[in-house]
Amino acid sequence: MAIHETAAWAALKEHAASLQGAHLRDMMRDEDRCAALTAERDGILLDYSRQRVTNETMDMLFNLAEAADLAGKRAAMFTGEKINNTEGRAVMHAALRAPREATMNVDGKNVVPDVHSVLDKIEDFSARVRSGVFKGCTGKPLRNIVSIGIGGSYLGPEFVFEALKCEPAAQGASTGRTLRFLANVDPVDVSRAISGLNPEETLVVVVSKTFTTAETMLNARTMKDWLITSIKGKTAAEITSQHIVAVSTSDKLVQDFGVDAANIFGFWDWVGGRYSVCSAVSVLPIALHYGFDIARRFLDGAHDMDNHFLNEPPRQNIPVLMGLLGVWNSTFLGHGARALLPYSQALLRFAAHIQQVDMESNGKRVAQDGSVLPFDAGEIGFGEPGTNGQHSFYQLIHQGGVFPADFGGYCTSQCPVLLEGDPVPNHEEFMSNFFAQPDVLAYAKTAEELEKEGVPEWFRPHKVFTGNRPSLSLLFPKLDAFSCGQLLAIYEHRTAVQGFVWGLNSFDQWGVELGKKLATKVRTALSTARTSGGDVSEGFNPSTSTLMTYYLANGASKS
Ligand SMILES: O=P(O)(O)OC[C@H]1O[C@H](O)[C@H](O)[C@@H](O)[C@@H]1O
Repeated sequence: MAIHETAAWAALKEHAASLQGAHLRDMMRDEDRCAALTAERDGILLDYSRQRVTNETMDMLFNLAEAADLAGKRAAMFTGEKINNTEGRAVMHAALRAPREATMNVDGKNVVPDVHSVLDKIEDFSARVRSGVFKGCTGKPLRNIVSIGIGGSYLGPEFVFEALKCEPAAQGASTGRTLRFLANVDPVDVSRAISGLNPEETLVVVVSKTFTTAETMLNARTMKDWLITSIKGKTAAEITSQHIVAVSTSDKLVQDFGVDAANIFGFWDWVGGRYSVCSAVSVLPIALHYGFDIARRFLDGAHDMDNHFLNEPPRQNIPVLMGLLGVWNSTFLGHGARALLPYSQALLRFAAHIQQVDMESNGKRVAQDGSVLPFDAGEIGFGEPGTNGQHSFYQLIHQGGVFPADFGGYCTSQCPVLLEGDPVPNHEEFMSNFFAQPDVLAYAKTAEELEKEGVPEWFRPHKVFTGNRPSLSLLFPKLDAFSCGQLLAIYEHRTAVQGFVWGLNSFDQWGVELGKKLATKVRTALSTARTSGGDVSEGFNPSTSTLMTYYLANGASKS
């Protein structure tokens, strides 16, 4: 039975209607309710009392999870069943962070030894590069890393890199080194990536699961060309083998590109691109920059959260709770977007990564069996670290449409500062906003209150806050490699929970394919027009032809 046909679904629809008049300001007065709507793991506190839910709502959401066989689907994921049915693949990113002694089977084979053999290889290689045993071809140590990749081969590694940049242990381990990312096929991104770098001290890591992605391949060729033309007195083969390594599932294509077979770091088709953060995709660049121990701590944190997700009952299970609340807000309350608001500047690329994890996974219109979903699945995710966002789009989330918000914060700072004479450390000033903003969203400011404050009548409507805007707060002890792994896994599993409940396949991405095909057609037409002077009116609609003709006529094609 499809999920929307179950009694649990119908009950929630009715319940949502009955809660329409309920206001968070009143709900927040019930202390027992607020205390019940929390969960804790390893010092991570989830407070979801500012969601528009009662204890009854939560029970009904747990019933929905049962009707959707959430526990069965989760078990199928962890036991290597081919739950990505359109690609015939298992979904086993949890195996990437499993301890050496674990057993996780795909097609009857334990994949954990393969995972650890790649991790051992990364540990060895990163140690040799960092100690200067593996050098550039002119004998210089390789202290700059440029990691080329896009989508899942870029966003996660950059999120982890930024999260740890000012973490004391990681910062100390990366002194004198640089790690940059090159993702966009815009040549400006190449220029930004190589600016100020000495090619003789630069190691390029080409990251592509398929090793066919057009953007990555062009950037890889461009970087190879930069290395070969800048390093004098060495052959192209010598330069390539000492300055380019790769992370991919395709050994053959990587070797055809000229990378030494010894310098290929593999992963497997049971790892989806956007779920590949714990594979060599980020473990290699992170280990090269911060050292392997930091990368291992990150994996341990993700594994810790895998255990929590797999074993904890729903009411204490952070990813399950967050996933069910996502379904509640979007499907039953009609809020189609969600703000990601980490109160941590180190998480400046968190929202960008979670956008891909969530929107590429659950942005679907059909169920796993191909039937059209009679409801909108997937949500728009957007966000910025606080407090910057407060001076930008928060106006809209306070007085415009309703967007449920995820607030994230840390009890301690990576970089504590207390100015002489200031009453509170800078981190506390910062975190005061983390505590204040959810209440501003939840509670209202009424016209009557404004009247009592003496606000003139004409002005009152502008200052009214309707409140009743849901949010949740995730409070961590600190941001280090371990908790960064936990954070990643919370959001990966939250996305899976929503997809499991909606009954769709969160692990394919057919929507991306058509755009790639059309871009290839345009590229061929532009190149033909430029080289043999043809026009671009054939094969495209009048609007696209006009744009392409204008583009060719105005010189951009020459540069
Ligand atoms: O790692 P690659 O094979 O180069 O793929 C990079 C990206 O390509 C596409 O955009 C997919 O939709 C992403 O999920 C993937 O991460």
